[in-house]
Amino acid sequence: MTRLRPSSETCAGLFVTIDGPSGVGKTTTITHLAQLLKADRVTIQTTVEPSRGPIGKLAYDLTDTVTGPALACLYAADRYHHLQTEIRPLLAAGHLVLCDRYVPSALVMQRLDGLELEFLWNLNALADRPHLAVILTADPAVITARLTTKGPHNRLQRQADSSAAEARFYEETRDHLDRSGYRSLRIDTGPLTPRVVAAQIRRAILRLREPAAVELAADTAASVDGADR
Ligand SMILES: Nc1ncnc2c1ncn2[C@@H]1O[C@H](COP(=O)(O)OP(=O)(O)O)[C@@H](O)[C@H]1O
Ligand SMILES: Cc1cn([C@H]2C[C@H](O)[C@@H](COP(=O)(O)OP(=O)(O)O)O2)c(=O)[nH]c1=O
Repeated sequence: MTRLRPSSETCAGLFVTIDGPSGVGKTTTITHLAQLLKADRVTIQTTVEPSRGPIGKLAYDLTDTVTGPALACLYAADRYHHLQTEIRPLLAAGHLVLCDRYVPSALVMQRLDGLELEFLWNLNALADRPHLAVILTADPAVITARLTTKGPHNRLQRQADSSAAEARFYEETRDHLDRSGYRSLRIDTGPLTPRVVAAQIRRAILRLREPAAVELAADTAASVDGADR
C-alpha cells in the first residue's frame, strides 16, 4: 500500500494530531494541552479538521446529505487545502501545530459509510505524516456517555452503536498506521481526567522536541499527573 508522505522532515516545527471516537475528549484535551505547552513557552497553534476554510465548511455542512466516496473526497480535499494554506506554512515558521482530527478520522468515519480502509488510505496518500499521531480511546460505554452529554452532531455520529463501531475501527486504524511507519501514541482516557491525558501527551511531545527537556520538565509533569488523577 502507498505510504503517506513523511511529514516535512526538513520543516522546523512539529506536527501533532489528535484523533479518537466522537465525544472521547479530543477538544477538551487539546484545550488543556495548549495551556500546558504555552506555560512551557512552546510556540503552538491549534487547528481542526474539517477546517474552518471553505472546503471544510462544505464537508461539515454536507455530512448529513452526501455519502460514501463523494463525502470522503470532500474531507480529503479539505485536508490537502488545509495542509497547503495553513499547516505547512506554520510548520515552516517553526510552530508546533496541534490538529484536532486528521487522517485517522477519515480512516474511521468514512468506514462508517461503508468504505474500505485501502481506498481511504490511498485517497489520503499525499497528506503529510505527522511527527506524532495521538489516538484517544475509552470503553465504548464511556464514549457513548460523553457523546450523549455533548450531543451527536451528524448522520455518522447518530448511527446505532456508532461509538462501538468507531472504537473498533480505531483499533484497526492504529495497527495499520503502526505498520505504515506512523509514530502513534494511544491513551485510554477512561480513568483519566483531561488534564492528566494532556500531561501525558505533553511529555511525549517534549521527548520528540529535545530528549533532555523531559528530565528538566519531569517535576512539573509529575505534579500535574499526581494532582489531577
Ligand atoms: N478525560 C475525560 N474524562 C471525563 N470526561 C471527559 C474527558 N474528556 C472529555 N470529557 C467530556 O466529554 C465530553 C466530550 O468531550 P469533547 O472534548 O467535546 O470530545 P470530542 O472533541 O472528542 O468530540 C465533554 O462533555 C467533556 O467535558
Ligand atoms: C476530519 C474528518 C471529520 N469527519 C467528521 C467527524 C465528525 O462527525 C465531523 C466533525 O464534527 P465535530 O462535531 O467537530 O466532531 P467532534 O467534535 O467529535 O470532533 O466530521 C469525517 O467524517 N471525516 C474526516 O476526515
